Amino acid sequence: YYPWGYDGDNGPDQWHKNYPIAKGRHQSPIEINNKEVHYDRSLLPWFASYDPCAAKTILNNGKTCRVVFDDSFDRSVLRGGPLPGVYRLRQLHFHWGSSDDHGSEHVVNGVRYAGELHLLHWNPKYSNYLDAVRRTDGIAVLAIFLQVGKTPKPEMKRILEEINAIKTKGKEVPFPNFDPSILFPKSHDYWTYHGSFTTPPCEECITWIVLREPIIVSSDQMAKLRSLSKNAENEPDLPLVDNWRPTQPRYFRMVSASFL
Ligand SMILES: C[C@@H](CNC(=O)c1ccc(S(N)(=O)=O)cc1)Cn1ccc2ccccc21
Ligand SMILES: [Zn+2]
Repeated sequence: YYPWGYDGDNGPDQWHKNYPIAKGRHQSPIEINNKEVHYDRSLLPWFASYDPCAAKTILNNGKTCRVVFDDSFDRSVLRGGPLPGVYRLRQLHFHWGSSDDHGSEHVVNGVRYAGELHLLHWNPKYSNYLDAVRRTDGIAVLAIFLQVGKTPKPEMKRILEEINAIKTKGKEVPFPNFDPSILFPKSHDYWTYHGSFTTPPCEECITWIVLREPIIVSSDQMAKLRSLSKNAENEPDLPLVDNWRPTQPRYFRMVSASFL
């Protein structure tokens, strides 16, 4: 397992040296441009049915803030949309910038958002998560943009209240009784395409479902995420910011839209 990061010598442009798939033809994130998107009226709406009691802990792994869920059975699942069946919710995490004008991974018609929330689900037809990671239909990630605005979504408060308890890398605290679908925007309109993890090992196993409507967060809430550190407790303080991968070439992939 090789160390990787977001800056300097182990940044995104170097990942391919230890993770050759990073230079593959189905990498994420990508630019989503209206002119190149194909409206697919056969796309179904997607549905999330999450059990709030499946939420377990919230942690800082030095790369992001992650909430972990019990995925030992079909307890919290995503279905419909482009998916062939149910996919189990395993974790959610965020990507953000060093200021409000950037931080998202996907870019829509040239617009970078302040951040991006990823809800990661895996296909239970495979025996476990790491097996699903090696399959093109193994993983489904629901991506939701974070846009800075005046009337922030109160539901984000619960996650951000825990930030102080997981300030440094390796910190993990209980995070019980949380249904992440309260974070969803009103509209379920989405784009979908086949891509990869946006971090090493960059496996091309993801059906991306990117929501068109961002959720509104406050500048203070983004600052809260930026107060996380990527170092461990007894190390010099290094702010955990700009944990986003630049957009990758789309090559011959079609991005489908569920809306006109
Ligand atoms: C899947 C990795 C762990 N990474 C992830 O689970 C993961 C999840 C979501 C995203 S995103 N941002 O695309 O939603 C990215 C990464 C474990 N793992 C398995 C093999 C392996 C080899 C080297 C390093 C780590 C390895
Ligand atoms: Zn992510």
